[in-house]
Amino acid sequence: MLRYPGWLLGYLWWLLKGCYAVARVFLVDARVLLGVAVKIPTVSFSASEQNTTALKEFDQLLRRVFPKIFSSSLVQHEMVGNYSHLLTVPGSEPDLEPYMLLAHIDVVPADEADGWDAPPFSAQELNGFIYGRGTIDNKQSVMGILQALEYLLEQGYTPRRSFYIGLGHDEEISGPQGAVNIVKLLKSRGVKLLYVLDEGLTIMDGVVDGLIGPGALIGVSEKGQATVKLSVSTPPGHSSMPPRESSIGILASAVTRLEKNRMPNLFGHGPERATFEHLAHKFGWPYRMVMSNLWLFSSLVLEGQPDTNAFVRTTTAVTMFNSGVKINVMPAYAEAFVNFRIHSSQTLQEVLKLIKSTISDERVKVEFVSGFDPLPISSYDEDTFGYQIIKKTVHDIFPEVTVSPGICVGNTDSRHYTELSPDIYRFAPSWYKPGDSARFHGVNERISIQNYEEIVLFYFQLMQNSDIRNLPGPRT
Ligand SMILES: CCCCCCCC/C=C\CCCCCCCC(=O)N[C@@H](Cc1ccccc1)C(=O)O
Ligand SMILES: [Zn+2]
Ligand SMILES: [Zn+2]
Repeated sequence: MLRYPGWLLGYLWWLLKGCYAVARVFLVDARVLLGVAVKIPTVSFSASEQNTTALKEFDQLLRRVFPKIFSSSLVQHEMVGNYSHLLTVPGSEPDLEPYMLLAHIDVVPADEADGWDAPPFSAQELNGFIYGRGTIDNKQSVMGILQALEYLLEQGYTPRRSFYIGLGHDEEISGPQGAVNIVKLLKSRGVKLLYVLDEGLTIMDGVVDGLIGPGALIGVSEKGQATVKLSVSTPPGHSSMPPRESSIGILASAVTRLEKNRMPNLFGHGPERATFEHLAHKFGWPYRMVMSNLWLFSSLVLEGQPDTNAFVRTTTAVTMFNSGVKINVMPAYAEAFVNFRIHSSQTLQEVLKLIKSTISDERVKVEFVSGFDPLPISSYDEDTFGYQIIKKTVHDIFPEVTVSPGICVGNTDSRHYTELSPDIYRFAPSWYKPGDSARFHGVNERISIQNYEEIVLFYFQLMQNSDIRNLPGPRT
């Protein structure tokens, strides 16, 4: 029998393990990783109802598929608020101000019966797309960021600039345990961040009439919110002798007034003006003429579609309506909840005042439920490190894309980070094409396999691009 010296066997074993690790990271199909993440139903139903079993399973998954990250002596890993993750990657040049990448693990509920082409937690592949809840909101970023870091660690990379990765577990219920506690922890350590990048806007392709070619919108702010409860109380009674107006009818008229009298079109008063100034040269005739007079034509071009309309005004969404107990009993009580997303140029107080004056019916009780002002506008000029590095990275990976600032129409965990950094951006390089607006929190949420690979590359490049000390100076 052949006998090999122990050291040779040891060496061969070490080599085999090394090759396996490299192959596992570099050759493993990126889509498999996203797929396994999507299959875990990390659903946030409400503040009191989260799928904690799935959140624990997700934690185990991350440790299993990213062994370099979780075994590295460089990377510090902490669980925050039980299920959120904070990773600290110290740079070799501690005088460089750190940056932070954010994403979230939780997803909104999904029901196959609503009309999905594939079960929402199956990660089934159809025509080059992975279908499933979380594929664009926001497991593509969770897995993309970690896969990029795993690649870099595999290559023996040590960043020059320190960075943090925050993965929230309750963003879909506004981040009370995850983002809020990560921020508290970082504040207690005296951390200040050069920039923060979270989910948000995307690469728009074909969604704005007349815009030639794709445009990456980097969210430099996000809208505020106001949720109000409207209620009407009337005496109950027999439905055979009804009063002229029921509580339901009075309430229905009030919500109809809110829907019919939309909040004003404020195009030009917020950062959406800069969006179109940056994109103006990409509009073809006759839109170019329209673009140069956008203040006049914004209603024509932008108000027609729900996604572009959300850019120009405070939006009004009646989201809940409850009343009635029996078909022959006049309802004593009716209530509705209305959710407003506040345009950058308005305040919460102004919107609350407008709501009351629009309803203008003393029988309708208007109660403030929750809300906050629009977020501050982060800088997007030539000297702003974060914005310019994100922009450069978009160009590195997507050379054909025009980059412009935008307003994020939804809210993100990053809104809790304002005390840590003035420069907060909301962007993930997912492609957003006609029809895709209905996939966010809707049916048939999906991502193309190619896009997921682009996302991994984007974060891989961003981590390296962020390592420069200063932006290159102006050309002379
Ligand atoms: C040229 C104009 C084009 C405009 C296009 C607009 C395109 C929109 C593209 C992407 C959609 C953005 C989604 C942003 C992420 C939103 C994440 C989210 O859903 N957050 C929740 C958070 C929340 C807040 C408060 C209570 C509960 C949850 C949300 O906003 O509802
Ligand atoms: Zn999200
Ligand atoms: Zn969401």
